[in-house]
Formats: sequence, C-alpha cells, structure tokens
Amino acid sequence: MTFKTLDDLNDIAGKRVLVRVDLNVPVSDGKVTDATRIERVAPTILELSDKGAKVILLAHFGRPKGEVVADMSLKTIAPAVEAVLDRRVLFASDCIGDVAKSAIDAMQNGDILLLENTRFHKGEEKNTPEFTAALAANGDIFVNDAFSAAHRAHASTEGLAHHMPAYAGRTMQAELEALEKGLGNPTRPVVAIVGGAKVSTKIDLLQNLVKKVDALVIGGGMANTFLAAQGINVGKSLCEHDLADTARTILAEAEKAGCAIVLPVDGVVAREFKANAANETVAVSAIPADAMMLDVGPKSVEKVNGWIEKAATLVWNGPLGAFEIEPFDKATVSAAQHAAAQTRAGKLVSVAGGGDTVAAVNHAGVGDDFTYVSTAGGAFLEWMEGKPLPGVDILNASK
Ligand SMILES: Nc1ncnc2c1ncn2[C@@H]1O[C@H](COP(=O)(O)OP(=O)(O)OP(=O)(O)O)[C@@H](O)[C@H]1O
Ligand SMILES: O=C(O)[C@H](O)COP(=O)(O)O
Repeated sequence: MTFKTLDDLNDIAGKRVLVRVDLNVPVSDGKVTDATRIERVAPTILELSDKGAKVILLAHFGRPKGEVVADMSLKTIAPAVEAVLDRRVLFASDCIGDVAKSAIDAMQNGDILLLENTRFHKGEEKNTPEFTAALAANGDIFVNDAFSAAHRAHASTEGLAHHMPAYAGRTMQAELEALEKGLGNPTRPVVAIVGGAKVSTKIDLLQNLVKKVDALVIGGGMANTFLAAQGINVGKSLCEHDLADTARTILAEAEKAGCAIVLPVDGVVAREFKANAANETVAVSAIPADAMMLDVGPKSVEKVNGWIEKAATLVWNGPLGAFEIEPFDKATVSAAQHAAAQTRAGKLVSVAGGGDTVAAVNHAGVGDDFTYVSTAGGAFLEWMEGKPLPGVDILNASK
C-alpha cells in the first residue's frame, strides 16, 4: 500500500479540501437511525477543520440514478452530521455549478460544508470527464474517507483523484491497515468464517478464501447447500440444491489448496422461522424431513471456537445462524464472544464486515472488542473476494 494520509498534508489552512465520505446511513421518518458511518468519518473532518482547511463534504445517499429525488437529499442527513461533529455544518443544494461555488466562496477557514447528493447528476456514476471537472473546480486537494464506496469507480470516489493530489482519510487508512492485517499480509494460521443466507451471493468470496486461508468455517443457511451436496438430507432448511456442483467444486479447490473446511456436525432445527419456535438439537445426519436448521449446534460451536483458538488471524462475514430471532442467535453470539476474548488477550487479529455481520457482532455485545469491524458491505465483500477496488487503487497510484 502506497497511499498518502493526512500525515502527509501540511499547511492546508485556507485550502479547499474535497472530502468523500459515506453518508449512506439508515433513515426512518426523516431521522438517522444508525450514525456509525458518520461517527467513523468525524475524525478526518475535525482534523482537517482544526488545521484550518475549508472542508467540503461529498457524498451519495441512496440510488437516485442521476435524478433529483427529494427524499434522497443529503439535507436530511446534515443535522445528524452536525450532532456527531458538534460543529456547524453548512449545506449547499447542489454539488457543482454556481450554487456550490458561491457556498464555497463564502467559507471561512475551518468551515465545514456538505454538498448535495453527488448521485443527483448522471455524471457521478458514469464518472464523466465533464462532471469530474465540475467537481474538481471546487477543490485543491482530494481526501477519500469512504472505503465503503471504494468499490465504485465514480467521479467522487475515483475520478477526482486524477485532477488533484489525493489522500486517504483516517477511516480509509484504518480500514486498509486492518484489511491488510486480515488477508493482505496476515499472520498465520488464518481462519475465515463465512455464514449468512445463501451460497449464490458469496461464490466468488468462497473461491478466493479457500486459496488464501488455512481453514474456512461455513455456517448459516449456506452450510445446508454444502451438506446437501455431500448427500445429507437437510429437510426444509434453506438450501440451493442447484448449486450442489458449485459447492463440490469449492470443496475440491479447498482440498487442493490445503484449506480445511469446517462444516456443522449438528444443528438447531425448528418447524417455523420465528422467535422462540419449538426447537431441538440434532446431528446433521438426523435433520427431520419437515424441519429446517436455523442455527449450528453446540458441538459445531465447540469446533468453531477451537479453530478460533488455533487462529492468529480471523476474518468473518455472515452469521452462523438466523441470529435476528432467538434462540437461533446462540452459535453466532458464542463464536463472536470467543473471538473477542481471544482478541482482548492479544492472541488474535479479528476483522469482521458486512451489514448483518456488524449487527450480529454488536448483538453479541463485542463490537468494540474486535480488532476492526468494517461498516462496508459491498466494498468489504469485493475486497475479500480479491477484486480490485477503484477508489483504493487510485489512492495508491496518486503522486
Ligand atoms: N440457517 C439459516 N437459515 C436461514 N437464514 C439464515 C440462516 N443462517 C443465517 N441466515 C440469515 O442470513 C442473513 C445474513 O446473511 P448475509 O449474507 O446477508 O450477511 P452479511 O453479508 O453480513 O450482510 P449484508 O449482506 O447485509 O452485508 C440473516 O438474515 C440470517 O437470518
Ligand atoms: O451503502 C453502501 O454499501 C455504500 O454506500 C455503497 O452504496 P451503493 O451500493 O449504492 O453504491
């Protein structure tokens, strides 16, 4: 990694710094319901403001597809940004043109200005030279602090870095450093836990991981597809029978690469997908025909926790069971707490990411104990899949 950071940025008083942040946060009834992403970018914004820069925030919100959509206005998010920063945040109703220019011309050193949703212009996602130039006209320096949007080659995540010196913000820096420790250049043994609903959404991920990690724990609904591919009857469990060949290929690739595959040996089964549904624990070879496995069982958890103990590095995406409904959260909670304890004891580097994974780790009460919990969804997955991230590559290339 060769990107520059805020440590390389000196004498920026009065400079117009375009800061790409991810303000794509959950909103309900016009109020931000989870401000984690705003909290993550606050240190970068405050550091630049304290150094006297004119801090101009660029962000998208939702997928308005190049149209102005009222309920995707970043004006909705501005009060939450002010609350997190505890500073006044100015707002301009367009991110380019006269509206943006006059708001920027009126800024004092240290001011913070939020520009309207970049995706209100078609040129953002298309990364057109015209739109990128219009954004670039308003800045002297580009800082990207939006790792979670770095898988997009958009004007504000990639294009701008061709126009001016580009730096990683503090969150981008922390994220990249954590990911480097997780899979880039990890201490071995490396164990990956992949769970969640379906194999179909994570084929590339599984194929990349078996080449990189020493052991791959497969849990959640996707484990059923692997069990079924080995001839086990999984009853009414969530299962993609049409992916049996894919699952067998992944198992063969793992064997070739010397990656141990850890599948559940027992499960908690129920006949209804609802909280506190009547349930029983059975061996995977004895799943009743009319039941579905909603969590991996205690013997499996013991195995998973054993692998966590052997690991020096753990990467995790996807819960081991239907953790949103009790008691099917038990395996996920136990493994998360075990990983957290190993991390606290200094024995493990633990990196977790993915929307539901973050929720699961927080549900287990250990979100703060992991080495790093990524707020990125798609970008985290694409990084784990070994795909290039345009927003990161351009930072590494920036002179
Ligand atoms: N055995 C199971 N049967 C059915 N659903 C399950 C099972 N185990 C886990 N799930 C479901 O998988 C979903 C989470 O999987 P997902 O792959 O979306 O996780 P993620 O990658 O962390 O999240 P995101 O896709 O939001 O970034 C949860 O809704 C959970 O209920
Ligand atoms: O929420 C996210 O994962 C990022 O903000 C990227 O959003 P997108 O998937 O709409 O590009």
